[in-house]
Amino acid sequence: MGLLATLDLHTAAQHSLVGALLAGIGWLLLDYARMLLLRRKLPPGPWPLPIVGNHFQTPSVRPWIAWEEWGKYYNSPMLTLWIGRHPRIIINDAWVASDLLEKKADIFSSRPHLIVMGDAINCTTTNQTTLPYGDRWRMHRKLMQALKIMESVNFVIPGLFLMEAIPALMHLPAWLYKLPTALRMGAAIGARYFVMLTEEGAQSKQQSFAKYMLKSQKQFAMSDVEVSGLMANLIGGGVDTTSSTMMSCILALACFPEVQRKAQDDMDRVVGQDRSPSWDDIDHGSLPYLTALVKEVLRWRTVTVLAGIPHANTKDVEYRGYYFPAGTSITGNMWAIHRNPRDFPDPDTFRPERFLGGLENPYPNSRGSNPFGWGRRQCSGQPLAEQGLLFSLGRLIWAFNVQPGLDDKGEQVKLDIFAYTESENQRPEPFRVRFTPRSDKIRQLLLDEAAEARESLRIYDGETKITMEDAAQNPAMV
Ligand code: HEM
Repeated sequence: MGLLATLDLHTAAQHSLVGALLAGIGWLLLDYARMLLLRRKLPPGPWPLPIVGNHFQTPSVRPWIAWEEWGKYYNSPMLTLWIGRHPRIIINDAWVASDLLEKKADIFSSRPHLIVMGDAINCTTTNQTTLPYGDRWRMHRKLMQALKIMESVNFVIPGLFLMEAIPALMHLPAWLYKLPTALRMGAAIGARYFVMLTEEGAQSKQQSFAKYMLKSQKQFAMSDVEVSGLMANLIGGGVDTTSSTMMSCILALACFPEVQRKAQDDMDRVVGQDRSPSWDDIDHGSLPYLTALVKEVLRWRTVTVLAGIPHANTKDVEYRGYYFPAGTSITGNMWAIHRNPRDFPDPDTFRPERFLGGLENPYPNSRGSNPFGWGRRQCSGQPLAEQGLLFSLGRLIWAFNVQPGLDDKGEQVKLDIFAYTESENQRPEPFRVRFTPRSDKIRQLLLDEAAEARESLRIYDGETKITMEDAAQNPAMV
């Protein structure tokens, strides 16, 4: 009798195992059928596999170059790439991007559900950059505007992380898969670190964004993680983007000496060499060549080569015979958009004339390019970034002749305008250049102004006492 009962139990267990396996296979087939049916309504792209989509077809290094090529292969301004079971639309064309992200901004201003840059680091509902379109996002954006004015950015490269394709991996224990736990813990420590820095900064006598932020935290009932996100975005969103753009400009000045000469002629005409350029020179539009030069560098090597974080639509949309269900991820491929020879002939030549005295070629917006993204989700640091670039690059061009550096034999090195890092915040690989003051008078002015600046900035002297170790004692979880 006992033996029969054991046999029965075994058979029942086997039956439920087979049942679960069949159910699993059934679900897999149904889901794959759903993907393939939806695929017929979407722009062209490589054939996806069940569950992992196109994960293994996506190059892990500078995929934006491959997508530009795929666009040519499929002869389409839009591509579909499957990130796991979900489609991601890659737009390679300024006019299509504008039709969707600018003209339909009321629908295309949300963010898709992100795993690595969202759920895995507790960011989905706490950071302005990833928050879905709505009141909470509006409040974060308003707080950033008080300024008047992405290296975790590689997290946004579609297809780079298997976890993006298979979100369930996020819940695996650390002994089986370290990444999710490491991301979560890193984010929680980083969040506490920024909160502590904000609290420390708010103790200074001067009025500051940190003081404003802590006051706003109470007023808008924000969590510590939200405050840390807003503060960290200033650095994550602002520092690398601006400095990489300056590096690209220095590379361009060294490689295109005639552009440098024209910009300096403009400076000599308006500013001369007896004083350095002031904010008034720049703000009053009296240096049009410089303004066009800054626009050109933001186009020529757009730092946010995949336009930051993808957009998503909040409603189903039909466009050019395709169908985008609500929540579809849309990525603008700036590499392809800003190098399209139809809009920017001879695109790798650095030529500010494209933007001088109006646009040389038609473009869907009056600016003539989209380095800061599209529509309502456009970069909230744009004014600050543009002012910083105009001012620092303007002064650099006024002060120095920038030339390729010399090698060990004293010969001028040959610079490569395509030697860029793999980061989604693209910046040139290290390169050699020489900065020579344009005259003795300028050299002396620079030294005097540097000494003066040193004195005026002395009120900000001092070092933070906060360390990551302090933050690790009390990580900020949502
Ligand atoms: C050269 C400099 C910069 C470039 C090229 C740049 C580019 C971008 C791009 C392409 C986006 C995504 C826009 C979209 O989704 O359509 C973005 C978003 C953002 N940027 Fe910038 N950015 C720069 C500097 C800055 C600075 C200085 C700050 C902060 C002070 C900043 C803060 C942000 C924030 C918070 C967002 C998210 C906006 C949102 O989702 O509501 N950026 N940026």
